[in-house]
Amino acid sequence: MISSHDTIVNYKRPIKMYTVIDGAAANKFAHDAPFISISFPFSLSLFLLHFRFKLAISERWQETEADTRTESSVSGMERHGTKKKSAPTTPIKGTQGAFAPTISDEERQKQQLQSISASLASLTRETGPKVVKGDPARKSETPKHVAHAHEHHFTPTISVSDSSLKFTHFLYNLSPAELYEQAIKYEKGSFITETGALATLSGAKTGRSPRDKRVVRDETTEDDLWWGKGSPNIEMDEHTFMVNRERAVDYLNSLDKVYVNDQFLNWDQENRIKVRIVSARAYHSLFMHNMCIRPTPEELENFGTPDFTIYNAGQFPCNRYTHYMTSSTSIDLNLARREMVILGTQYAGEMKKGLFSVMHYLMPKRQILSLHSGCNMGKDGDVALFFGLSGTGKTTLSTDHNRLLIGDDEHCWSENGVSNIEGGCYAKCIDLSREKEPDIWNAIKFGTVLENVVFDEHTREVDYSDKSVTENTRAAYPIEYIPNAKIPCVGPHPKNVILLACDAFGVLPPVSKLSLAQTMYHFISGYTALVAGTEEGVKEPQATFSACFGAAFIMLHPTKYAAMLAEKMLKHGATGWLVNTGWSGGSYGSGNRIKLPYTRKIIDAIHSGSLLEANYKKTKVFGLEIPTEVEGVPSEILEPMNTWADKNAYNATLLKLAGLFKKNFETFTNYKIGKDGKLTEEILAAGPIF
Ligand SMILES: Nc1ncnc2c1ncn2[C@@H]1O[C@H](COP(=O)(O)OP(=O)(O)O)[C@@H](O)[C@H]1O
Ligand SMILES: C=C(OP(=O)(O)O)C(=O)O
Ligand SMILES: [Ca+2]
Ligand SMILES: [Mn+2]
Repeated sequence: MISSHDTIVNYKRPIKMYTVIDGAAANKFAHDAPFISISFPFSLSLFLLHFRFKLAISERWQETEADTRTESSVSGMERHGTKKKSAPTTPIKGTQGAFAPTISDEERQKQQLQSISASLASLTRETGPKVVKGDPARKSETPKHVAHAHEHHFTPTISVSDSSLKFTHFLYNLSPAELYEQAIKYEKGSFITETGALATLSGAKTGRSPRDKRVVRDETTEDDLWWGKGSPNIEMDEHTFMVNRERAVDYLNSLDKVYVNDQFLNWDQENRIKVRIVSARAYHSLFMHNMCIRPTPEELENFGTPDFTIYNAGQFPCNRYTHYMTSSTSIDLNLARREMVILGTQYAGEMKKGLFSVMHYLMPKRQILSLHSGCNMGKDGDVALFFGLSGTGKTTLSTDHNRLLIGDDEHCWSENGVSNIEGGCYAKCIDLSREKEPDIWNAIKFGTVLENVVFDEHTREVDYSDKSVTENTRAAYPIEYIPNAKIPCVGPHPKNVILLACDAFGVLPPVSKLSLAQTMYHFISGYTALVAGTEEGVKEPQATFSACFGAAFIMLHPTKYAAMLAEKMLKHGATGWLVNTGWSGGSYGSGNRIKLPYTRKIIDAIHSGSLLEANYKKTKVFGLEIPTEVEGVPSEILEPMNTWADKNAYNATLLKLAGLFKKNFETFTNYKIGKDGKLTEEILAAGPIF
């Protein structure tokens, strides 16, 4: 067996020389920075919480492009240390709406070139680079007249440098087939697997790097965003952002060619966001082609100015001597400029989750709740949300052959119902089996990106059990690769809200019905516990608390999202459930993970409504309502204590976990802000009592 990586070294004699950065990086973050702070006047009855926060940035997102492009501030940036805000170069003056279907092809092409050039503008030169569409390897694609016309338009005026004397070739919204050819020809470690997927390697980083994420703190984000202990928003200043942006743009412009994707986020047409991704690897372009919503040819013609731009210069490190940098990786978000810069990591998930952070900022300002959840719908229109941290089952359980898939990871809940933010799914594929997860298995075909998997050198058959590159092996495919995808990916208001926890302590029941207060308690807690690692002898599970089941992505205080969720659940009469997809019969080491078919039966009973009708009893300590029977599931496993041979060990473990919950929640109770500044008794009482 070889991984794509081995073949870089020696195809015949594979040598593993990978630095494995495990996927647990994300979880680790939550340990390092336990989440805090709750703060809203939480009376469940008067739950029309009114959080108003400043609109300064969101207003900017709606304003016309014209005033965002004053060039004068560029020189402001050159005077180091000035607080003056730089003007975004991404949006281009007057292109909004200018791509009217009536304009000539020539004019449209010219505008496209201008737009791409503006995106790639270096800030030490007033104009963007000279850009030309097409692969530099195919000379015929750079006809002289195009170059001339273009050159004429962008005569460099100041600081002529070598990079401004060359053309930046860009490959615009290539098709999967074209991207395959690019990857295979130019990117080491890219191969076609037996089923036609593109196997590729993400380099040294095989998971996200939450501690390397930075958010520009300026006058507006200062007040809007959640800062300080527990917050995922680690600050950087505007100037440092520009330093990194310049580094990324200069790197990208120094290349023979860059890939440009213009796509959409959010299937809710009214709240659709236009994104541009500039990247250096065909792998990244194909990944985003799959993960974002793909424009039709007509939509692309009228694309105009992107609302947000990612500069992915992941192969190139950030400079550790730059202020705020603590490693050679930096993922930088600037909401005012509507830009994200990626340096020093090629893990594609950074792009997808980076955009998710942006949505977690933009949508709540429009009174729309952004959700780190999977979502599916029954034939009768009953919608379920699946919240949970990485590895708890959002993708697996929302991909259900008997239901329509709305999305596996990122959604919005507005007045009109739910909408998927993305156009694709990103499934974990460690130990993937055709039998247990047929729809995901079958989606791994031509067009799908397979990250960091190991496969047979000759047959190109993938070994899904191989963790030698990483345990976080992934498949990214367009959502329509799932046969029962709901296109467009929207649905009515959810009926069930399922909180998934992979409890490696083995004490949470496989399923419990939650009151609204309990739902809020567990949503704010955001608990999961996975095993610490795959090494021998690691017996102790690690508890992780990540507010809103996605603390790494939220931008506002967790209570803002929690409040909106409670309001919506109350209004639409949704029922909350806690489902343990983790251990049973003992903690990790002695018990076993609950069988996926049993979890599916539990989920089926939630969807059908039959579980609502079941008989319930209340558990000690956590006070959870557990059903006495679920069709297709052995009744004795429904109460965890039954499955533990050692009852004392069970009780001790239960109390231990309850203690961890309590400790995590303390920071919320101590937090004092808002009008009356206190948690209501209801939510506190909804936690463990012992
Ligand atoms: N009982 C279970 N419920 C859900 N997933 C399970 C269960 N047992 C094992 N698994 C595995 O756990 C993983 C869940 O990962 P995934 O669905 O990708 O999580 P998420 O989308 O929340 O990150 C999958 O590899 C799945 O096969
Ligand atoms: C891609 C991710 O999502 P998940 O693990 O929740 O599927 C991630 O968290 O990096
Ligand atoms: Ca996720
Ligand atoms: Mn997932």
